[in-house]
Amino acid sequence: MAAPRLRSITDSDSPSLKESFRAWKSLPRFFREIFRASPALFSANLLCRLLKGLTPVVLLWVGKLIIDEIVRLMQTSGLDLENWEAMQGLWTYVGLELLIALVADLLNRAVTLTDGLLGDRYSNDSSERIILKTRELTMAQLEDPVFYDKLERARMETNRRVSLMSNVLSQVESLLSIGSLIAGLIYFEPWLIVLLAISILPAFINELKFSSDRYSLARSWTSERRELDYLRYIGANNRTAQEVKLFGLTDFIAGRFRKLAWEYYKLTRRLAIRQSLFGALFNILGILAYYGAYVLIILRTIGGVLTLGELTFLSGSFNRLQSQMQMLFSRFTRISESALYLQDYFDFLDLEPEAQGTGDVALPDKIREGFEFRDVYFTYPEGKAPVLDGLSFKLKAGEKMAFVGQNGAGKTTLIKLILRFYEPTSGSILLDGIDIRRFDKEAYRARFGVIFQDYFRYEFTLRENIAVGNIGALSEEERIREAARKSLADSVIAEMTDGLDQQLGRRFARGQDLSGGQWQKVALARAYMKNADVMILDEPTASLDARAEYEVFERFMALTQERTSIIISHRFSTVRMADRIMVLESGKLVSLGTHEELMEQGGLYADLFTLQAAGYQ
Ligand SMILES: Nc1ncnc2c1ncn2[C@@H]1O[C@H](COP(=O)(O)OP(=O)(O)OP(=O)(O)O)[C@@H](O)[C@H]1O
Repeated sequence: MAAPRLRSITDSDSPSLKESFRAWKSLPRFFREIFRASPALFSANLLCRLLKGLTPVVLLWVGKLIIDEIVRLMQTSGLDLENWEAMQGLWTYVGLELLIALVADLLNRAVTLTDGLLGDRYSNDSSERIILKTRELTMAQLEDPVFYDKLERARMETNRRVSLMSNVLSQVESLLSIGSLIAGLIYFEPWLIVLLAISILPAFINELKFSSDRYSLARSWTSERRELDYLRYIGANNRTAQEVKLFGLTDFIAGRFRKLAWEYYKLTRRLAIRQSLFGALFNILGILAYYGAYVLIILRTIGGVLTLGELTFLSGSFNRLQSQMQMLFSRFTRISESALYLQDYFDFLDLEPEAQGTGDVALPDKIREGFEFRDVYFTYPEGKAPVLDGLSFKLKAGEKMAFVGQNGAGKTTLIKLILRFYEPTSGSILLDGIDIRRFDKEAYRARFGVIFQDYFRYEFTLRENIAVGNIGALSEEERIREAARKSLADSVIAEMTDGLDQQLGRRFARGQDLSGGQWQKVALARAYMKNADVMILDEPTASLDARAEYEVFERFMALTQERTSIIISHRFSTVRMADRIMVLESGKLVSLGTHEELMEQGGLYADLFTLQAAGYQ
């Protein structure tokens, strides 16, 4: 069966020529960012470029002076090397040209150097800005594919932004060169300007049109290109190698990659061929115009209107101007193209974080009553059916509650709502009688110690992997060790050659990978990194062996005696230790009570418990 094509999720409208120009509006903001990255480097770069921009006309001018001087000498005193006085002017001009050539070379190097350094600084700054911006966005925004595309484009196009920077700066330099060369043409032979325009304009319009075509193609294929990246990743990667080899997936992945890549290639090829054909056509026009100009200059020289020096100056200037303008225009289209990507970057930075509550009420210093869910409904932004379906219950301060239910019942979603990753679609969640939306989000979240079901395995050191639970305490070794003791991760530390400083994962040198259970103990330690008011453990023992699981819970119960806590687990031996158990089915509360009460009631809990208990006999 053929691999299904991913639906393209980006805007279907392709950017028009007008849009290409509109994108230029973001350039001033872009340059403000670059300037801020390093005012000194930016100013030095601009100054060097401006000076460099003047060198072509100055060099041509000095060349003209040299030739005119030679002609003058030939007509008067003759070219007598011994006659220093007569030759002095000529040698001065030659010396001057040499000096200018040397300075031009130095300026060139200075520009390359400052370009590179400034580019690095800016790229670092903008990457950091993207990371910081991501913090402001809600989970709903981050999970939305259109938002994700914006993030992806903002992140992936960092290099493009750096080349945009040097392109725009080169443009400023070129404009100065062109302005000064044109001044020379106008001074001697204004008609040449008309020929210049004829030789250049069609090629420019051609470039512009194709650039917006290229961009709209790349853009409308964003999700497919992402799929290509993904296939490249899973096809050649140490993490997937095991399954790929075992299941013999290579041909499947390579085939799917080939098919999609070929489709994309066909589209870009068509565009590239059309662009070169038109480009060649317009180039012929340019060559004809150049020779027209050349003939005009020769005729004027023969007619005695121009000197020989002026002939070389003008033909040199025309030639230079033509190539400079061609570069100016092709850079212009490259800038328009990159400016459209720049727009994506600023769009991402300007994303309005969704309303995140008012933050107008101070958090209680201690939880007194607990949490209350009042008729909470919740549907995921992209989802159709409600995942939580009219939930009402109370979690009392200091109580340990377990959530039980089959896969997909909504247990983790409930946690996400308590942690305010999502807002209820309707209904409300109260803490000590106050809607949790009214608390400052960060301060509110800081009260929780959490281990997620899909906790992340950071390829950092073991110390950092535990400290992420309270990163402010990274330097507090004793606290980290204490958290590790509580979660049984101390045994993991003991096994590592570098102890707490052991690099984890396989990506970096000296990295050591852990077993699933070891990772889980490390992740669990994060929840103990602060003296949290509320502890939430979402399947914290799924990868642990039976003895470790028992110990983890025993400790957990002892350590959190006075604390409110929520445990999600599919193991009923664990669940029964909770004060009360809430049974969820398809987002609805089925029953809530102690283990004994629920067993007595019969129903889903008693069924599941008995089923599992039977399995152990
Ligand atoms: N980010 C999301 N976007 C859309 N739907 C989601 C998202 N996360 C979960 N769901 C859906 O919500 C439902 C409940 O998922 P949830 O993770 O809360 O279940 P759970 O009870 O924790 O299940 P499990 O025992 O398997 O962990 C599922 O049908 C799932 O497909």
